[in-house]
Amino acid sequence: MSTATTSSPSPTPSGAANDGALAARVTGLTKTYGRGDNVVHALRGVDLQVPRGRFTAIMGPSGSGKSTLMHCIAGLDAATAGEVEVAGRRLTGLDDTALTLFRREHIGFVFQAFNLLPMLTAGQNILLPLELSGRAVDRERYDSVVDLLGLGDRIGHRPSELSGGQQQRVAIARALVADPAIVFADEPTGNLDSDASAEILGHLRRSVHEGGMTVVMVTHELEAAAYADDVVVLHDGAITAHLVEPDVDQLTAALRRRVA
Ligand SMILES: Nc1ncnc2c1ncn2[C@@H]1O[C@H](COP(=O)(O)OP(=O)(O)OP(=O)(O)O)[C@@H](O)[C@H]1O
Repeated sequence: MSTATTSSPSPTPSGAANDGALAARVTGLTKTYGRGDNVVHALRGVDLQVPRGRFTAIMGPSGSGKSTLMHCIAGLDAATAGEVEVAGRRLTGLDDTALTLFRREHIGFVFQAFNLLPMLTAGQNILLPLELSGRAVDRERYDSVVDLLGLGDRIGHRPSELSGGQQQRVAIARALVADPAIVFADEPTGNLDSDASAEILGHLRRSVHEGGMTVVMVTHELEAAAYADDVVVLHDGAITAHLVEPDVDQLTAALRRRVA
């Protein structure tokens, strides 16, 4: 469905939320690799607000800075300059230990590779991060996440007995079970065929609209981005469009367009 659309560089889609409803906020984010003749400006002063309870896609061509932006917001990489705040906590300046603890408590990750342990069942894989970090398992939460991802009849199977789409559903359940403030999905359908991709994108949407989660997905695929509520388009390390519920035609136009 396509409704309102904003297409000029803008930190927040129209109608977006006030501070209390933000899952993340970045201000003036700059990331520079190398120096001198080899300098690469991966991010050039990005401002972005990620509203809670929405599905946001970060889209752009290869090398536009999508992964760098996600890694900086998620505390996996330090920016050269600028501020990052997630779930009301300022991450800028935290040391590695504090960042690791923060990520464990508040952030979920889904990657292109499912990263499941082959000797464990789906259920054991879902619970492993909680158990490794010594946190209590909330059985109600576990049951509702398994139900949301439609994994009830697969929970005792090992990854080798599951399809790619089912394995990715297990990985999403593992990311959701600790009830994180924000889930980052990095090209989550990159290893899947088109049917399984559609299924996974549908599950990510349900995680937001029925499960109350906040999801930020990095993708270079228009069809994948079209599942999101908000789409941020990057070119050469800068946001060139911020679209609300765009269709594929609007995304195609935004991907072609560059700011001067
Ligand atoms: N460790 C690094 N050292 C030097 N340059 C880097 C490094 N990591 C990324 N870059 C450069 O920063 C820019 C942005 O890279 P980034 O991986 O964020 O882009 P992307 O949009 O995620 O690309 P892709 O879709 O191909 O994964 C690119 O020019 C890339 O070559």
